[in-house]
Amino acid sequence: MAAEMESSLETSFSSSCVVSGASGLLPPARSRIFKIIVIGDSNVGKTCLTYRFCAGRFPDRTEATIGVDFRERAVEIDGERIKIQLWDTAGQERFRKSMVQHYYRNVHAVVFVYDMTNMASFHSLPLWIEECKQHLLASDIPRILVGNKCDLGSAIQVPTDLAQKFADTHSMPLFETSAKNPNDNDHVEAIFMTLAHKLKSHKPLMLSQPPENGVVLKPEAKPSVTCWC
Ligand SMILES: Nc1nc2c(ncn2[C@@H]2O[C@H](COP(=O)(O)OP(=O)(O)OP(=O)(O)O)[C@@H](O)[C@H]2O)c(=O)[nH]1
Ligand SMILES: [Mg+2]
Repeated sequence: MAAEMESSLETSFSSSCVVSGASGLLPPARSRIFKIIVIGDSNVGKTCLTYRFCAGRFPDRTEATIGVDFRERAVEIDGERIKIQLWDTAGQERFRKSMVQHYYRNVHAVVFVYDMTNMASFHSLPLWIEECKQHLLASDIPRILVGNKCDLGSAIQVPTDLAQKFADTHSMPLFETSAKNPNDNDHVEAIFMTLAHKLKSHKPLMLSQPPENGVVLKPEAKPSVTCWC
């Protein structure tokens, strides 16, 4: 499954047919794909956040992700059709091992997630950042930090100022949100759409010199550091 997804990502373009009323079938429209990986400890809500963005609601129930799940949503940004492809990765080490090298190939952006009610998940963030480094993820691809479960008010353990310091240290914008709170729908939407806008303006999909076996995607410019929280 991951290999299939990757082969379509080699060029980061996909085709889809568009039917127009009177004139019939138009030529296939090509749309760029942004591959975004979502990582963090088990139980922080990666599956719920990605499901919320792609399906528009909180899932009825979730189980620990095994390997990786893919969710995709087509959006239009400044008149361009773009597919946002979210790779919802497993937080549990035993469910990651066989898949981990697939996560990091041709990644355009990373979303680090912690659970605001679980300090341990916040303390794990340096390990997730280190994993990205070990997999030779370019240091200039956009990354964001998401504190999830802000609906659980009194159970919150990770203060915003602590998270903000960490985000600043690592040049990431911080978002605190809830995949569950019905009122936060716009917020979850805004997080991924902001990232997509950033990717689009960041021009991360410039094609570099043709390699021997496929197309390499080369980031062009460093992302600006902005705090949107
Ligand atoms: N209250 C609350 N619960 C949430 C929220 N997001 C997720 N949960 C709950 O947290 C638990 C874990 O959510 P998942 O999305 O499965 O967590 P995950 O990070 O994908 O976990 P792994 O797949 O094991 O890595 C589930 O019981 C969810 O219902 C949220 O925003 N608020
Ligand atoms: Mg999951």
